[in-house]
Amino acid sequence: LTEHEPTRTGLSVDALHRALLDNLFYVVGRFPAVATRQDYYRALAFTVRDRLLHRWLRTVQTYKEERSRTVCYLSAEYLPGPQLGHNLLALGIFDNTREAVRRVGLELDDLIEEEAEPGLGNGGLGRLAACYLDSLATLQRPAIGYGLRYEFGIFRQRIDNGWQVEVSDSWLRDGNPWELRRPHIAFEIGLGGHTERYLDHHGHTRVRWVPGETIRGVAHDTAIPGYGVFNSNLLRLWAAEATESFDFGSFNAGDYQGAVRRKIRSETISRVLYPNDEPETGKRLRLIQGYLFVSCSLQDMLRIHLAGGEGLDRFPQRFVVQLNDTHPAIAVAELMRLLLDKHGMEWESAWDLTRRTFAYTNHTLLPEALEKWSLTLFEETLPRHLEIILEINQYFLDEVRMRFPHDEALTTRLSLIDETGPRYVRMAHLACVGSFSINGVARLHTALLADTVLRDFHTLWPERFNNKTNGISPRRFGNLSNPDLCALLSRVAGPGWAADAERLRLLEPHAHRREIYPEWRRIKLERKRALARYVADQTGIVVDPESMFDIQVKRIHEYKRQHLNVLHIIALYSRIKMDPTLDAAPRTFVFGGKAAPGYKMAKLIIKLIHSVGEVVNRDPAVRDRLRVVFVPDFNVKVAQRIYPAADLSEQISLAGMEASGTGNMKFALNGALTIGTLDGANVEIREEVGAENFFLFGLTSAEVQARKRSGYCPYDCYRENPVLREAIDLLADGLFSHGDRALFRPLVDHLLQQDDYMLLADFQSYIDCQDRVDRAFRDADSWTRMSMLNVARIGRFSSDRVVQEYCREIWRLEPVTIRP
Ligand SMILES: CCc1ccc([C@H](C)CC(=O)N[C@@H]2O[C@H](CO)[C@@H](O)[C@H](O)[C@H]2O)cc1
Repeated sequence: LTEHEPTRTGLSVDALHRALLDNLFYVVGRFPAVATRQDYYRALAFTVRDRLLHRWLRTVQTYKEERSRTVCYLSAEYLPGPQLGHNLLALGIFDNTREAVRRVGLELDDLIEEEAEPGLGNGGLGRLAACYLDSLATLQRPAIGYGLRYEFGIFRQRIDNGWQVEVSDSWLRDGNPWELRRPHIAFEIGLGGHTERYLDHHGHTRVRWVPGETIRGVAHDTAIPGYGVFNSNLLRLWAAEATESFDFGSFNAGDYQGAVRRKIRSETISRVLYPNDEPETGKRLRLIQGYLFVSCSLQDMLRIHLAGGEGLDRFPQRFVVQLNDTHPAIAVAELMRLLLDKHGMEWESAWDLTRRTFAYTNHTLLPEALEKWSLTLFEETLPRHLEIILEINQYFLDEVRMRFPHDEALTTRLSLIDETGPRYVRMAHLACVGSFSINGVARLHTALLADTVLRDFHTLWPERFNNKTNGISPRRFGNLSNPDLCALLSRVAGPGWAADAERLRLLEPHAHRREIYPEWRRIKLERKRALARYVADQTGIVVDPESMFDIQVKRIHEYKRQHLNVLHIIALYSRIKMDPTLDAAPRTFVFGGKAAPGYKMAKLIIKLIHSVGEVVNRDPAVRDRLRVVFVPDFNVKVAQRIYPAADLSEQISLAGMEASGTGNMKFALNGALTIGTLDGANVEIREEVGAENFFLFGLTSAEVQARKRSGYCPYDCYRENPVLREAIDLLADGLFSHGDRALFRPLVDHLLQQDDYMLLADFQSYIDCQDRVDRAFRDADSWTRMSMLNVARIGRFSSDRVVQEYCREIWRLEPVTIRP
């Protein structure tokens, strides 16, 4: 311990070792003889947090002094993943910490395993938000991530006899060492009640909202350190608390429940994440959840802005707010309310200010996924906001009529209010009207947005539409997930690639020289062995690391077509049974992903995967040639084990359905080859890595539209294709359900009668493509070359690239260097 090295921020092995033991004793209150791994994990977490706090406070101070322009990312979901490893990487103290932990007789990897990850999201949207916060800090851009601190995150998935069982995710049970509760940063929000007009001291008619009840939102802050820079940004999550946590009146009256009823009611608001990644209308609690974090966030921004002594008119210069899908879209009406009712601003200037503040990202084309709230629910929950929305709509439709007179149909389609049946507020429309920028998350998706669900807004404001193709954090899905591969990449492309992924191109020449092949393959095999151990541990199924690992991990949804993957497995299984001499590379099919609890067909698909696996895995005829496994509880932590171990990445959604996908990028960064349709970001990945290094199949989105328009009859495919027919019949006959023909009937009937996601239409093209994959895999050198070329050319899909685009084209955000 060098005399000048401060104990709480020293980064040397000695300093970290000293701090670890100090925190074990003084913070965790344990001594080595009795301390558990969890105790040491928490002691280490506090040790690392001390080192983060230094950077964090220096950053906040600098941004405050320089009144730095700041982007506020409003997202109902965040999937940051486990924090310990990520923070060690950002601080550059991974090796020193590994040494310090060894000194207390433990392994760093085992302590990293102890962390319960914050599962505050469902899937792609939540993880993307986390990748973007990582890149914003790494690119030294001032940013605040705002969201909700759910007490229970996405459910833990247990599999019981092939069926998904949801288990509550009490991630906060042992406390969360990475967050700081900020009791002094808290705001009250109103709910229900009524509005009343009054004359203000200038004789202007003003509106006062008299809420029926008030709730408090309290800030919980987590540091988001940049990689290789001193900047550390902020993730501020709001938790709902009662304004008055104990009602003595009821207590004295003997109504003990009553005394805490309001406390319980209030806290229920941020109790749990909605586990659906497709909206289900009408859940009042979900509307209140969105309003709570949006109102607290906007009040917090106004507090920071006014504390800087600047006038409200300069608010859009200081803050730009990104709406992560429609979940925070109420922000448009809430900012208007705050400016009008709290700050006495005139409508025009309030509206002008509002429209210069917000930008909106759309993440899904599924019409049923566009959130809408009934007017009655709005009236009873947020009466003042409904008034403001109706007023916004009036001004808006006047503008539309001005520009497109005699086109009442257009006006009706554009209206914020859906008048077709019971009246609804269209949240996507509110987001579009209130934003200066509207973007999709992949080139095809943005084009389809402008062409379909947001066509009329594109007609109105083409200049607002722009594309921002998604990206992923090379730190989380490269360095943290696959350190051996990244060591090779740093050797070949220089260590800077993790902060400048385009440097991966330096790998290209090596892809054409065989020297590096054995090491490349050894690293992949090592990750496959590690995953095989994890699979055996979790499922009891033994898989062969030498076989091709063919992996599909993502939320279970019919448009993602996990059941098309299963149809291929059934067809391959039956081919090998018919012809045991069939020359096919041994394959291990790995699945993972959660189904929304109320989504029956998705849950049946999970059962199907297990049922087919049961038969295939115990059939001696295919014993060492086919394996089917389902890895339970797919989350960021499990994902870090799976992406590095993949040979083949399954991105097989029906073209036009997957907005972008980000798993596709994570697989490619880890050297997997993709079998996929021309959907979402697959299109751009194929362009970057080269068509010859991508296994393409299936209808294009235009062909899908044409086929649907001309009347798609799935039964024709069944009748005309014997291989398909046999696969479907085996399923229908109960081969995979102990003869029970009823179990999978709903799935079989849907495929033969509707097949909304055109599995039968794409089946032949898919299995033909899988044959090409099989042949390619058996030429190890060409497969390795293609694998290396995928990594060398995937740099564009770093979240640093897309965040730089957002900063340049939407947020107009410059870097701010923080001096230690
Ligand atoms: C209201 C319930 C709900 C919750 C989440 C969502 C998300 C929009 C669903 C989602 O995660 N979409 C995914 O977003 C990713 C990041 O942009 C894309 O890569 C995926 O293609 C898209 O499905 C919709 C509705």
